[in-house]
Amino acid sequence: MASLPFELKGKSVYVAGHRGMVGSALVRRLEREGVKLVTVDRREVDLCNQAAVFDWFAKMRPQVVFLAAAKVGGIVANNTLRAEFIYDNIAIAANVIQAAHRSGAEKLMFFGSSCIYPKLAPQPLREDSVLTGPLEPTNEPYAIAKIAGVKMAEAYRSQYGCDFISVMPTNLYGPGDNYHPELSHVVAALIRRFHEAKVAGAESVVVWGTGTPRREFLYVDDMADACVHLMKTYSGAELVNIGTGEDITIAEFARVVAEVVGYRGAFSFDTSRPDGTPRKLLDVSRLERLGWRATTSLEEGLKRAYEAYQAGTLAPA
Ligand SMILES: NC(=O)C1=CN([C@@H]2O[C@H](COP(=O)(O)OP(=O)(O)OC[C@H]3O[C@@H](n4cnc5c(N)ncnc54)[C@H](OP(=O)(O)O)[C@@H]3O)[C@@H](O)[C@H]2O)C=CC1
Ligand SMILES: C[C@H]1O[C@H](OP(=O)(O)OP(=O)(O)OC[C@H]2O[C@@H](n3cnc4c(=O)[nH]c(N)nc43)[C@H](O)[C@@H]2O)[C@@H](O)[C@@H](O)C1=O
Repeated sequence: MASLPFELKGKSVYVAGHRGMVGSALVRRLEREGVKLVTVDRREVDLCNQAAVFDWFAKMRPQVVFLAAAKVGGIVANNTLRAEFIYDNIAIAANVIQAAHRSGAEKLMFFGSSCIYPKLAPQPLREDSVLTGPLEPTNEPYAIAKIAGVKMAEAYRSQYGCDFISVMPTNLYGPGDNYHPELSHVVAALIRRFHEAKVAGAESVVVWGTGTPRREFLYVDDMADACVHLMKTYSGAELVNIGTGEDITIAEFARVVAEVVGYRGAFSFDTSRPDGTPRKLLDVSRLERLGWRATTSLEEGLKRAYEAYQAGTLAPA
């Protein structure tokens, strides 16, 4: 078990999922750490393919692993692609955690999600509330897969002494997000929908659900900074929530996005769409005791996310 602070400088660091929103933010953040960054494209190594993962790890033997790769999506993606979400995310967790152990990785960070907590657990959500009640049905397959990953990291620490840690991020947004109209999370979905409505001069825009659920939103570059901080300063079996400690109703959030995008029209609520869990505010006291807190405000983060979206949509296809 490495001592703390854990030194990243000069180490081979593998970011699994390096092209994704979190993975690409980790790559940006690690640039100033003096690491030997290791990545591999999905077409070369499908992390659901155990033999390919084992062979690659035996060859590359990364010293540090950020396991950000996963099948990820918003509430409708989770609720419709249920088999894909449970299979892919269990397979990725099992293959990479086992391969990291077999190849002697010094440290690994597993990425859970705030949706692993029970639907009606007391808020703000404490790390020790995991498995204390029924999950939110719309993302239960994904949550079960994430809980399995968390329990694997814990078990490998217990049996083999692996320094594998797990973090529980809240809802994330920022550059590199998934803007698919049906499969995305709420932040990317509303940025795109309000932008398109502004450009088209639409008089009204649809927001899903009742607008009453509350969500917490963390800008992805803050998330990456928190992950690097925890990789250096934390070692233990307990989960660590990563969030801002503040939440907002979806209706209020939609008004903030409309303001940032410059959409001046009305919006209506499509209650045929699922609300999901009523609230998901994380208790971030453990994270603060470990010396980190978020610095990017929701308005500033949304401005940067919108700029990145516009740059992406205006770039040649
Ligand atoms: N976004 C959010 O709000 C939250 C995310 N998280 C967690 O953070 C992590 C990153 O999420 P995020 O960046 O948003 O997701 P993205 O979908 O943006 O990125 C996921 C990455 O995983 C890769 N990937 C998926 N399946 C495979 C596979 N079979 N083999 C190899 N690579 C694969 C994708 O590769 P490719 O691009 O080539 O398809 C992609 O680069 C995940 O573990 C997620 O559960 C937790 C809480 C909230
Ligand atoms: C990070 C977390 O993300 C997922 O959980 P979620 O937070 O419920 O996901 P979401 O961002 O898709 O929705 C948040 C809220 O927003 C409302 N909402 C309004 N309008 C749109 C809309 O246009 N799209 C979407 N997706 N939601 C909308 C929507 O009705 C809901 O009330 C988990 O599956 C899981 O992946 C997970 O861990």
